Amino acid sequence: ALEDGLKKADADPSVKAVMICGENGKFSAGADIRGFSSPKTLGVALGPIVSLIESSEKPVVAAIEGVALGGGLEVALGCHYRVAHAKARMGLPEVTIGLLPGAEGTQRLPRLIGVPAALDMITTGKHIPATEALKLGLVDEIVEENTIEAAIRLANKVIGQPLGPRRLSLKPVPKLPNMEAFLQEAQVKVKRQARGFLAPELCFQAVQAATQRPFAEGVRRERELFQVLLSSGQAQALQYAFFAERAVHRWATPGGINLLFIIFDSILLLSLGLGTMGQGIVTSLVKANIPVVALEQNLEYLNKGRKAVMVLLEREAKKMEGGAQKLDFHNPARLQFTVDFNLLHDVDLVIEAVFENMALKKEIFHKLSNICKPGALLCTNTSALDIDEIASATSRPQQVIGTHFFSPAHVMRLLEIIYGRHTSPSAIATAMQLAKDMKKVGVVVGNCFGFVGNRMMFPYVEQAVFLLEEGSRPEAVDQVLEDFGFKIGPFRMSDLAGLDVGWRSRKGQGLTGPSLPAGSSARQRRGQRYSPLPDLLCERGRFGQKTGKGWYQYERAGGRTATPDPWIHGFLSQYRDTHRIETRYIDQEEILERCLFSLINEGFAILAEGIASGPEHLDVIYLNGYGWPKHRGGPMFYASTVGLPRVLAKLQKYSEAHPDVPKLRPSAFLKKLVAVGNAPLKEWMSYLSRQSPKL
Ligand SMILES: C[C@H](O)[C@H](C)C(=O)SCCNC(=O)CCNC(=O)[C@H](O)C(C)(C)COP(=O)([O-])OP(=O)([O-])OC[C@H]1O[C@@H](n2cnc3c(N)ncnc32)[C@H](O)[C@@H]1OP(=O)([O-])[O-]
Repeated sequence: ALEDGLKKADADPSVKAVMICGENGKFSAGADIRGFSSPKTLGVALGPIVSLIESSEKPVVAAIEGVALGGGLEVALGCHYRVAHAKARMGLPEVTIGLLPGAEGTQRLPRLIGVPAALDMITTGKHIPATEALKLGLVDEIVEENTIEAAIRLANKVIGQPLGPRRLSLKPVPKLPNMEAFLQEAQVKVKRQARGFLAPELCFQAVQAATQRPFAEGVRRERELFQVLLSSGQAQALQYAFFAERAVHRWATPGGINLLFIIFDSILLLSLGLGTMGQGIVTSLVKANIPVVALEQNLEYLNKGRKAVMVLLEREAKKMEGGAQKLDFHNPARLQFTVDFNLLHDVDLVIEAVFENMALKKEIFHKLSNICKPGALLCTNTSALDIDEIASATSRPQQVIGTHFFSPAHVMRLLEIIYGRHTSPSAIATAMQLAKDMKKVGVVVGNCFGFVGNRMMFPYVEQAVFLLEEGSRPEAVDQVLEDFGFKIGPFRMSDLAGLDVGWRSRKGQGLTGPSLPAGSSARQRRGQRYSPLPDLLCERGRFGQKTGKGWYQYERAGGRTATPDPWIHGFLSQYRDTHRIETRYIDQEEILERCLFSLINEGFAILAEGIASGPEHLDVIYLNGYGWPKHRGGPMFYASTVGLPRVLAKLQKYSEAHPDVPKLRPSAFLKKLVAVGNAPLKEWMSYLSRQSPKL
């Protein structure tokens, strides 16, 4: 349509200028991501059209409203002028879906706004507001009122003016005094952050080509690099992740889709001991423009919590344009701190964020049930505790729901929403709306120990520790998972979170500590293999970063720099001698497979039990809450790319070698999917006897 329109305009002598706009208040979100399978519908076909726009003999003006992203912005770059609405956003987000701007954007953008700004936009995929676009020279004008009229006004003004200087392909790339040095430094930074993700590095190379070659040759280079990415498999994984994240918004209850939810206008965050989690949640709610009252059990904790929240909010305000005004967190109507439980009467929704202690949570929920108004929703922030048991302490279990935030709650996007046996659909819908308003990714999951994310994490960490017993080292195991693409491996993660968190939970379960029955075997619990290594470290005060020692050593308590610790190496070899464990060299493939396939296996069990609605839900949880490398699509997508027969065969092999480790035994659902011929991911759920999810 664009091509036809242009040709008609060019051929019609009565047409003096052309204005290109979008529809429904959106210029364009770029090429249809669904088009990955046929490159023709992606970038490649669009490039020549952009050149056609640019070579038009009549001035072409872009009227940018809403968004101009990807190919959409590349079309605007082919125009001679660009007018944007003040609220419009622009960007080249192709890198976030494993590609690069494939319609000559890597060659035009640097010519328009310079290499540093262009490189930043193209290698991060960030959206920029119209005000920044104006500063960069990306647009010529921004308007508050009707963008199209403004664009037509500009078009009339420039009729007859020479178009040469407005054609970006004819402009040289602005020079930098130290271009070489700048590019070298930028390339190192891109490489360091990529961890196996190809697109940022190739985006860099495309922009670098703009600084070294004439436009046409740069375009050829861009095309080559685009094809490499398209066939890399990473683009498919990211395309899957893009749509998976949108699929989780759709959930169903047996009675069908429920979109009703309570409009809440004030929320009380109940947090006894506004600790890290409570501070993050309050900060998140204020950022979402939701009125919050943070309640504490006494003034001492209140003041401590308030101070910490203010620090977080000041920091968040600095990151936003006009942040202080927008957040307005000194306004008591927006954010209050109190010790007065009576404020509970008026709120629509409470988020409790206290210690992971069932008795304490039940006591609080019993109180909430008696004080809160009838329609109020009672949410518990818990990472594993039984929602039904907490709900049983109230007279309104239909309004009790789990909201599992991930620390730091004002940064991590994932919110696991856990429904209990009696939770009502409107409670779920309200929690999902809260997630959306907090700009989080809400995923509805069923109630079981560890819910979904942590339940899949248990076997992953369990295998990592078993590998230490059998001969590996924390740094060796972490290296394998970090080479795979995780930001941090299981042991660095454990040191960061604190070994004492798990230790407290295991003591509560009677797996270690004073509640462990006398005479229990050191390395068996309930008939299966158990490693006391984390308990032994905790008994020696090695909690991780917070104590300066854990699986690694740190420069000081609270230090962040993990260094392999000779003490651990000695301790492990002594432990193996004590328990007469024959050590062996464990190769990287075994480390990776035992950690990842045991996690994936648990995912299949979760799907079979109806705890999650589909593999996309598990993948969205892992991509947004556990640092799974996005260019690998998520654990279940990764399993589909490895091939389920291989995952099954390897689990069978490891399970035979470790018969006392139930989590290595292949799940029945995995076996069924292999038996029907390695079903594609999209069809997995159709093989489950229970058609609709447990919801
Ligand atoms: C040549 C060129 O070089 C290259 C090769 C390219 O151009 S490659 C493509 C580059 N462009 C992108 O990467 C932009 C991707 N989209 C977004 O960032 C966001 O969508 C948004 C624009 C900021 C709006 O966010 P939103 O929160 O308001 O709504 P939504 O829920 O996200 O989206 C609303 C609905 O629109 C669907 N959708 C959005 N963008 C889409 C796209 N580009 N292709 C296909 N579907 C898309 C989305 O799946 C959802 O569908 P459903 O779930 O309702 O069925």
